[in-house]
Amino acid sequence: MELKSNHSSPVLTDPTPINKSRLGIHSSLLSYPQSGGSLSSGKYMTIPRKKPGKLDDVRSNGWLDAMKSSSPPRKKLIKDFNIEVAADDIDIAYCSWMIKYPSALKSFEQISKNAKSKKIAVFLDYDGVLSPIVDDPDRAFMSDAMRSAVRNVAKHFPTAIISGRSRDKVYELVGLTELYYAGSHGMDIMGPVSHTESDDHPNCIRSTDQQGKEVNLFQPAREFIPMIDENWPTIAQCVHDILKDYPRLRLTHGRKVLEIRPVIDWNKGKAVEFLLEALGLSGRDDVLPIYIGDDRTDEDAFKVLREGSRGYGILVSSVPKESKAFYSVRDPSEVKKFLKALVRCKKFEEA
Ligand SMILES: O=P(O)(O)OC[C@H]1O[C@H](O[C@H]2O[C@H](CO)[C@@H](O)[C@H](O)[C@H]2O)[C@H](O)[C@@H](O)[C@@H]1O
Repeated sequence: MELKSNHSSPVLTDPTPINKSRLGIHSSLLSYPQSGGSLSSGKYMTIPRKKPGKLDDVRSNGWLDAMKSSSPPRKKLIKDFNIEVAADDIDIAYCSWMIKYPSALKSFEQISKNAKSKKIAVFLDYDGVLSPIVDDPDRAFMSDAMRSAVRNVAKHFPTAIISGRSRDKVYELVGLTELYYAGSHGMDIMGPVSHTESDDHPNCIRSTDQQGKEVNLFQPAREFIPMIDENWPTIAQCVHDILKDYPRLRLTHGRKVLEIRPVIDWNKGKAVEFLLEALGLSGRDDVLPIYIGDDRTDEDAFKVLREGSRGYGILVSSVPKESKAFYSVRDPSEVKKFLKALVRCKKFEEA
C-alpha cells in the first residue's frame, strides 16, 4: 500500500488488487488508508501533541517535513476531513495521524456503504472504550447512556465485549444479558447456546449464568485451572514477600495485579475468531466485523481483522498511536456516537 503521489487526498493505491477479491471483500472496502507501521517492538509509538505555535521539536525531528510531504495543504486537510475546529487550534501531530487513522465518525458514510448487505458483528473492549479510564479500576463505570447505546446495538447486531478483566467483573459492570462476554483477554468466553459447531468444541461446556439461563462457556485455558488453583497461594505469597522489600510498591487483590497468563497462544484476536465461528459468521463474504478497542491487547484483534481483510478495527485514542486499526475515535463519547449511528443506519435500512 502506498499514498498516491499527488497527495491531494488520503486515498491509497493498492498494488495487490488480487488480494481484495481473494479475500472476498469488495475493493471499495479497501479504499481507506492503511497504516504501514509495525508493532514488532510490542510498544505504541506515542507522538506528543504539539500546539501549532511550538513547531521547533516537530521540525527538528523531521516530523514537519514528513507531514508536509505526505499531506495536502492545511486548508485542504481541514476540508477533506471535515474537522470542525478553528485552524489555529489544530493539533498538527494528531491531524497528521488522522490521515492514517481517519475518524470513524467522519467516515461513517463510507463504512455504512461498505457494510451494505453485510451482517455487521460488533466487538467492544471495555476499559477506555465503554468506560473512561479512571484511577480506581473498581469505579470504571459505564454511563447509562452508553449502556443504552450498547443494548440497542445488541438488538440489531451480534455483539460481544472482549476484556482483559475477569468475565464476571465485566459482566457486573456492563449488566446486559443479551451480549457475549469474553473475559481474561478472551480466555473465558460466555455466550448463549448457539446450536452451531462451536457447541461441540472440546473446551466448550454447557453452564448457567447468574440468572440461571443456559449458556455456553468456552475456556481454552481450562486445563491450567487446577494447576493455578494449587499454586496460586504460593505464588501470591512469593509476590507479597518480594514486595515487602519495595515499600513504594503496593500489592492489591485480584487479577488486576497478579495477572498471570498461562503460556498458550490465545489473545483477543483469537477470541474474535472464535466468536465469529460461534456466531456462524466465520469465512463469510457477507459479514463485516467491527472491533473497537483502545489498548495494546486490542491490537491482536485489529490485526486479525486487517490481515484477513475482514472488517474494521477502530482505535479509541486522543493521542497519535501506531496501530493495526483502520479508523479512530477520540474517546468513549465518540464510541457512543458511533454505536448510535450504526443503529440509526440499521433502522433506516429496515424501514
Ligand atoms: O481489556 P480492557 O477491558 O480494556 O481491560 C484492560 C484492563 O482494564 C483495567 O485497567 C485499566 O482501566 C482502569 C480503570 O479505568 C485503570 O485504572 C487502569 O490504569 C487501566 O489499565 C483493569 O483494571 C485491568 O484488569 C484490565 O486488564
